[in-house]
Amino acid sequence: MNPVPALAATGIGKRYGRRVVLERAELTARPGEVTAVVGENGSGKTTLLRICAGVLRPDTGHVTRLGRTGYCPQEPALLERLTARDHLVLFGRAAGWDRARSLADGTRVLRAFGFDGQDRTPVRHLSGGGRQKLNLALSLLGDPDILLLDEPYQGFDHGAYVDFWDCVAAWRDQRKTVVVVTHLLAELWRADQVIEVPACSAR
Ligand SMILES: Nc1ncnc2c1ncn2[C@@H]1O[C@H](COP(=O)(O)OP(=O)(O)OP(=O)(O)O)[C@@H](O)[C@H]1O
Repeated sequence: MNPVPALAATGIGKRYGRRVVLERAELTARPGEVTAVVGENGSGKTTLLRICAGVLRPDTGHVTRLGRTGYCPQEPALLERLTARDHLVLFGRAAGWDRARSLADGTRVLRAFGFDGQDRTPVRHLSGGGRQKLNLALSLLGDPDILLLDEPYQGFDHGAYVDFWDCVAAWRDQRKTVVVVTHLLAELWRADQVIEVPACSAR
């Protein structure tokens, strides 16, 4: 086991108003490791992942990340009038890549999931699965070391779903740190560790 975690979230607490969602939550993940985050609806998995990604500030605790981070949110954050290619260029630029590399690598990922994404269709007219494939491809731009994926396969057809888990295995082989929020308990054998976020009522 690699002794140095790429991601360490310790003592994480978060409340929305008077509602406590996370209390002393912990998540430590290492390179070459797949972590599954499970728990009931509303238990705080997305909240924990957003805190790990640095897009939400915890009330208590802290997060350290060693390496570039790719975050695939549960709800795709897309600009509805732009095309898939526009998104690849825009998000690629934010990840430090030029246009050519963003289009080449992003298109390769989209095609790996059976989505071409090359026409001029604005994303508001894409299918749910197409939007989600783009959402996942965007999180991979910049070749991140840490992948934080929040139910990234929602709306995927069966082939793309199988391809997704094959990708997870490949990312592990590439020594990436992969964290997947999932409700699919049948896939937990693919994970090196499973972290359960307890529901509020259990606290
Ligand atoms: N911005 C917010 N303001 C107020 N409450 C919120 C906010 N975001 C999330 N919540 C609440 O916090 C709780 C945890 O939400 P979260 O999305 O983290 O759960 P989850 O475990 O990911 O759920 P699911 O399995 O349904 O995706 C829920 O009760 C949700 O309604």
